[in-house]
Amino acid sequence: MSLTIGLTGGIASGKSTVSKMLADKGIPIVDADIEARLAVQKGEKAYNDIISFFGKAILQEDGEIDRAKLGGIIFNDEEKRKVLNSIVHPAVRERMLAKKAHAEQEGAKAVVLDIPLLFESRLQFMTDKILLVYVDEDTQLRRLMERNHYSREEALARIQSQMPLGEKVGLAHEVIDNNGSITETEKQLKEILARWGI
Ligand SMILES: CC(C)(COP(=O)(O)OP(=O)(O)OC[C@H]1O[C@@H](n2cnc3c(N)ncnc32)[C@H](O)[C@@H]1O)[C@@H](O)C(=O)NCCC(=O)NCCS
Ligand SMILES: Nc1ncnc2c1ncn2[C@@H]1O[C@H](COP(=O)(O)OP(=O)(O)OP(=O)(O)O)[C@@H](O)[C@H]1O
Repeated sequence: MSLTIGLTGGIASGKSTVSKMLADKGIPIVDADIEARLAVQKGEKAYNDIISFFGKAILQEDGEIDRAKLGGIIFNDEEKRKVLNSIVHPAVRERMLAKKAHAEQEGAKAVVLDIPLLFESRLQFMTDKILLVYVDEDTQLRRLMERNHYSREEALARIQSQMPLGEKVGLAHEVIDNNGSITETEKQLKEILARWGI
């Protein structure tokens, strides 16, 4: 039996940093952000549904979706965000479950599902254990602004479109405090994996 680990957190809380550490241990990672990108490529059903609702103005010259433009709309409009989620999320779930099944067939003893909106989308049922990567609000805002070159307003709009990280803490089986150094984060991860027998 393979253990399915739901890796979650908030935007820029450090999920990719932790998932890279898990990948270095040979554990297969299924990343919701990657699957969401693939699901909205030209030719996919979700691509057509997005254009039907948001119009051709959200396309780039090459016909692919202009992610910055679409992000500018949905992170400032909850109703439109819900519509986008209802178009994209079913396709993402399907893709993730297929990749997870494939990893299990290959004999993986654990599989990581990296899902930023795991609690918001109530996807706990897809996992056996949930690992939350936590940072405080100031660190999250600072790291997001630095990484994406967002203004304070752009970064806050994205953070506020998600369940506050403080609320997610009580919903996870284990929490990594990622406010400190990468070494401190790695140490916490090692201890958690040992508790889970991995
Ligand atoms: C709006 C889009 C085009 C912006 O693309 P962009 O390349 O700028 O960001 P990217 O996809 O890399 O997402 C970055 C982070 O934003 C956050 N985020 C993305 N979508 C959402 C959302 N609908 N609600 C809340 N937070 C979100 C996540 O923390 C994610 O890790 C894109 O995020 C998207 O299609 N979102 C809808 C699908 C979705 O919910 N993806 C998240 C995981 S399933
Ligand atoms: N412990 C740390 N110390 C310093 N910087 C860090 C630490 N952890 C992560 N970072 C930096 O913070 C930023 C966000 O981290 P990361 O990309 O891993 O977050 P994420 O949760 O995967 O984000 P998203 O959901 O937006 O993809 C990155 O620039 C990363 O290099």
